[in-house]
Amino acid sequence: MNQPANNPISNNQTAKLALSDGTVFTGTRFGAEGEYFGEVVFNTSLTGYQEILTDPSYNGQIVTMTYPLIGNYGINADDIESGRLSLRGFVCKELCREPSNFRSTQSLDDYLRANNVIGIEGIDTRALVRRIRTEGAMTGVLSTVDLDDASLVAKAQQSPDIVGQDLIKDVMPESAADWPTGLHEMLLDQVTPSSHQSNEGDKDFHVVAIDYGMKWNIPRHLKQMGCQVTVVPGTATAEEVLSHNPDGVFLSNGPGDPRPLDYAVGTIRDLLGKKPIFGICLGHQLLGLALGGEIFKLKFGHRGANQPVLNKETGRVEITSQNHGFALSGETLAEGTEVTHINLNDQTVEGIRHEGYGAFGIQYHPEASAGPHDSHYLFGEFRKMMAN
Ligand SMILES: NC(=O)CC[C@H](N)C(=O)O
Repeated sequence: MNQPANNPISNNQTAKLALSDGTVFTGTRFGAEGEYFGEVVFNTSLTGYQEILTDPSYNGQIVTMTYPLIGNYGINADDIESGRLSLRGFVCKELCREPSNFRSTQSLDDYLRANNVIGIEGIDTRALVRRIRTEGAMTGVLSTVDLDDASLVAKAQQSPDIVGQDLIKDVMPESAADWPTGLHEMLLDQVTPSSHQSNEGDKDFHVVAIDYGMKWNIPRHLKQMGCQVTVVPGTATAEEVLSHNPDGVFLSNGPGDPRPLDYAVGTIRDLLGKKPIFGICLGHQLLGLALGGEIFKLKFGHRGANQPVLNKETGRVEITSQNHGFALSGETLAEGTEVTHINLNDQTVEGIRHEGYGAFGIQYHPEASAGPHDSHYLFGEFRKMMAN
């Protein structure tokens, strides 16, 4: 192999993934070397691996791609959803080592190595996904340094569970800042007048986005529809949020279990009824908790770009991009909260609204990136809410 002299790698090309149920997969290493534990999950998207790698919501997780060939269009400077890779490992059936795309500047192998993420290829990802679907998502260890099966399984069993951990503190910004840019020009033809063009005159709304590990395509969408966007850390209090005098408050996606995040729920509770609120994914779950709801863990989660969701109001089915392992129960929500969207695979709650407070939450990703654009209209709904 032709490696630069300042980035030596050992000759060890073997990597192992051990699950807490005792299953061990042996494959070929790519990317970095080392050892990490995480919750092992799978994503069914055919493309979008770069957006997945940079989605901060994967903090604490080892992500398996079900599509069998990954890396074929390389890595580019535009398709990133945050400034770093927060996931704990990346698993695929076959890594493409010769990417071909006019935008590609780097191979996936080099990108993972540069960002200290271990990749494993050449394992039976169908068997792994069947295991996760049957047993549920579980903790695993991915290693290139310890190749002893019994030792790895013991480590997987001793590693902490994702439930009950605060994982947003690792990925949120430290201070407030203005968001600078709209959507990438390649995405502009996807933007429809109803979702992004203001019909409320020339008013520029000011949105404060509470960032729990926000995917960048969300503030890009808000900016694209003419909003000024101020991003504040996920620890912000209601007082700090209101000090910016916003027209609306956005609650971002983010990693892990929403239940330990009392401080975030408290802030949202203090904001209810004071400003229009729109939450996506973790933001939706936190809004649900603030409205008296309960969170439960899904057996293996929804991760992919092909999840069917029914909009109960219009009867329209949207194909959506998703990444979540927890969900809001529809049973215990405060009076006045209605369930607006339902997942058609398992009937779980995908959207809620409290008309009186002017607040709504969506469990999936209307910003797509990567994924279908069926749900862009939700940004327009937020704008309408701010106009009223
Ligand atoms: N993408 C997200 O915001 C994920 C929400 C939450 N961490 C979950 O897994 O359910």
